[in-house]
Amino acid sequence: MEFTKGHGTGNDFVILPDPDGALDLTPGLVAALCDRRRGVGGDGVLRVVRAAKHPEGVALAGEAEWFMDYWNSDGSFAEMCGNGARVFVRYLLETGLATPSGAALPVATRAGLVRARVEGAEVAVEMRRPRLYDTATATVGGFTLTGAAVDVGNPHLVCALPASLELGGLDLTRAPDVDPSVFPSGVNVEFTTPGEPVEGTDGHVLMRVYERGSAETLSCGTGACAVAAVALRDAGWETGTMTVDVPGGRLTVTVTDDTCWLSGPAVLVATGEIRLPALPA
Ligand SMILES: N[C@@H](CCC[C@H](N)C(=O)O)C(=O)O
Repeated sequence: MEFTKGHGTGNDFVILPDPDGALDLTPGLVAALCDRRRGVGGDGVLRVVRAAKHPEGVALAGEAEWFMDYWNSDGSFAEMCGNGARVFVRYLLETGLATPSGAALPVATRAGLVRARVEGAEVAVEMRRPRLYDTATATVGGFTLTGAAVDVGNPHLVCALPASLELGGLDLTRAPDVDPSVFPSGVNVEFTTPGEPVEGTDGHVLMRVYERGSAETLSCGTGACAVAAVALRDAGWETGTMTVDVPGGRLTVTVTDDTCWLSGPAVLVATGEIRLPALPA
């Protein structure tokens, strides 16, 4: 089985080309591929399948040729992955599965259609506008923090740290405790602290994330969108552009009246052959 490895600000993925949807991708196989010692290693898997050939993509087949079948490293799947979508588009273009054009490239996802533009080393994807819908708490390392529940296609809880807590000091080796009645399907939890002003954007936030299904990662694109939306709300603005620094690098998020653009580097680093029988059972 052929694979490519790619990442967006350190959020890394095993990319599996499967145009006709012939691959029997199971939670066990995804977890084995993502195993960092016995597999290829990754925060998740991106299966590249024609929208017409995937049951969850077929409804969008008239609008997008390709469906991003995203799975978390524990074998669960998610509605959306912002960095995944950016890396997916880089893969489509570098392999010739899609042709660069002046128009934005549509990609089908479980959360609907996203559109991408490539700007040199950066890939930007346009997703739905984040929706702030509730408040909830997360408990980490004995501290309970109140934050905003945000829907970016997938669920997020954004908690700003008080000045007494340092972002780098948080123990994210285990999942923060959250109220399962607010997040019945689990949640990605972002912790934030303000950054110094960055020229060209309206604000700057630093974040770390504990992802549903993948533990702490170096970056989360939908998480950055959720964080930007909360920062804009807190500043009293409806729209704007925020710089969001993650442990793996820098993302830029522009929230408009209807949508949200996520922009940052997306890189393919290797291509190879997987020896299926050698993967952990
Ligand atoms: N890292 C991703 C989000 C991946 C999905 C998430 N773990 C979930 O289960 O919702 C991103 O870049 O958005």
